[in-house]
Amino acid sequence: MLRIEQLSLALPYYPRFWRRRYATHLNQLSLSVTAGSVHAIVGASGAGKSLLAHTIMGLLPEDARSGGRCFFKGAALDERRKRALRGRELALIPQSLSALDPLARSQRQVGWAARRAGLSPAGAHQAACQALAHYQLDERACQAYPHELSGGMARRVLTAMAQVTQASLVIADEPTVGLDPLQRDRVLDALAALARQGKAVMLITHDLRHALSIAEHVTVMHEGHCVETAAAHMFHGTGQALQSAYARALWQALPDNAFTLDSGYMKEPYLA
Ligand SMILES: Nc1ncnc2c1ncn2[C@@H]1O[C@H](COP(=O)(O)OP(=O)(O)OP(=O)(O)O)[C@@H](O)[C@H]1O
Repeated sequence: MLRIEQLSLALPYYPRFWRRRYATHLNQLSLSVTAGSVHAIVGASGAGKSLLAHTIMGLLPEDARSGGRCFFKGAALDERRKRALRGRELALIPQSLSALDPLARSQRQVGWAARRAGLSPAGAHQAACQALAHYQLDERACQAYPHELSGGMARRVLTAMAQVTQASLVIADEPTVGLDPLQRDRVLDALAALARQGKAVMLITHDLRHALSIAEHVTVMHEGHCVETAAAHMFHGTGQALQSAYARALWQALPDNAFTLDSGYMKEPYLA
């Protein structure tokens, strides 16, 4: 469904206000997300996970410099096609809650997402009500403005917006942050259900445990590099099946893994 080849990205920064330099944030990254599966992207804060999502969606600043190639459903995914497919075939559950329109009630925003996906006004209203109910948002939350919602409620509204788009590729950027365990499981179940319906789901998360609970494949990122892509079943035992020391370290760092970390692991040349 989605194939990324040798993706690189550099963004400008200004060491002096008149001087522009570029910093590389994604480096020769390749991965594929197949229809009917969940592909997780894990890595530390600042690894470039959200930038990867924004690159796929075509949401980069105009002065960004990117390289490499992206294919969606077999055809090249250039900036023009990204714009045309965004909100229809490509959906993003953004990490930032500020993606919600501060002047629109929850139900209206989810309805807009459904309308953009091509539903009739009545169909969009029905789809919005169903999606919001699915995430246990009651009438008060449906009629609330973003500033009247808790962080977890706002995140569920964003998830409902992605759900009503009927997109073939859903990218969920930290969709479970700020959710209680029940709501978190509900969101993860909903993403797994989207995959069962044949959609390609990219789950971006800090939490390897959440990733492994629903993903078939996991890509581990570190400082803009793809360190390793492994099938979820490779994360077992001591992690001996994993190729990179960094992926092994993430696995071994899970609290209920009874491993003591080898203090030397971070010094290994895991990016080689
Ligand atoms: N618009 C931007 N302009 C310049 N640099 C940016 C921009 N957005 C992100 N960055 C930088 O790119 C790097 C990767 O950021 P990104 O948000 O993709 O990380 P992340 O892996 O998603 O982290 P987190 O898990 O904390 O969300 C960071 O160093 C960040 O400062």
